[in-house]
Amino acid sequence: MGIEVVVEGLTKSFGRQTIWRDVSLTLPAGEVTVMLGPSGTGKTVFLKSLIGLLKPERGRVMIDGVDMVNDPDHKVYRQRKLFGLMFQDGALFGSMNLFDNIAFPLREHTRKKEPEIRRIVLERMEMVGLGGEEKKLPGQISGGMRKRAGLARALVMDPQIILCDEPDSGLDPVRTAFLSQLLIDVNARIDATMLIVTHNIEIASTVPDNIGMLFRRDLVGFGPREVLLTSEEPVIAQFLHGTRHGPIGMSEEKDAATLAAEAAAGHPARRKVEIVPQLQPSSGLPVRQGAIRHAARVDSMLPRLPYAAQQAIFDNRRHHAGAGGQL
Ligand SMILES: Nc1ncnc2c1ncn2[C@@H]1O[C@H](COP(=O)(O)OP(=O)(O)OP(=O)(O)O)[C@@H](O)[C@H]1O
Repeated sequence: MGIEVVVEGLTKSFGRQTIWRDVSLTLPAGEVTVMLGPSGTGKTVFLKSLIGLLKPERGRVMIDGVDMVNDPDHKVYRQRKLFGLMFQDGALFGSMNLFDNIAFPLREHTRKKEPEIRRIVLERMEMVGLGGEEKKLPGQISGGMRKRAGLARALVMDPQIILCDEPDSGLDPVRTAFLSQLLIDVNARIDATMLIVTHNIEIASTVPDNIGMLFRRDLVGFGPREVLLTSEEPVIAQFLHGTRHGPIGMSEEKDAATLAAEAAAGHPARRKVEIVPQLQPSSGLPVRQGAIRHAARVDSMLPRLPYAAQQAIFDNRRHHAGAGGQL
């Protein structure tokens, strides 16, 4: 089962530039979370802080009793083995074939013998739909396949926490839809805690149990997917609806005068965003244990959630019950 990641009061700066401040959230064990935010709001910096590659000035990141920010390096290194990382470009070695790329962490960090390495690598390649492609070089395959190879490599060490940095970058909508399903399927198989950083609204609205959003150096929202997807908070609604009207400007944020002028002119009608049901694992795969725990957690907070979020939660459950789904 995945491990809970508890972030408390995290603040990160580079020199005089504060990236974000006082970020607190919990990635619940085995659940899938998406972190949204306009470009440059520090989503990648956040991922790197979780694994202790960057050190925030204040706050803690607690993983099974280890503080990834403040504990000594040897403890942080040990805990880092719990993570699987999937980078934007797959981060593959161009001169190695897919098999050797995916085997790399096992050869580098374990004493496993080649037959066992082979078994693990072939199993993970099968899992991400790359069976039979072992001999290909990264330069000979499509961007989508490179990402899946990056995911297979992230899986060989049996991670309990998986971090994906913009897994959709450069993918067309169809490949993005396949990748979304793959991420849910991986979660169903291994019950790892997953955090996906993306700008992609399709992924945000179909994949996660929880959504967070970073903007203007703050975590402006975090909670069950339906809470964010129905949010009237201007910055969250603007981002999810993809409109020009709202606090997010061309570079990052609009000044007060621009916002006042917009308000005086009145807001144009928003494109309606339909809240689609959350993806379920492909048929034949196990029930997502993270989704079961998520549903129990949501039940306990349900009376405190906004009415629109409650309705969206019921709609999602009704849809899956009607489709013979898991929750
Ligand atoms: N090592 C570093 N030293 C100094 N500044 C950095 C460093 N790493 C990141 N930054 C700055 O931190 C800010 C946030 O960067 P980050 O890459 O985390 O944003 P992001 O939200 O992931 O953006 P995008 O969606 O465009 O990938 C940027 O202004 C970036 O220049």
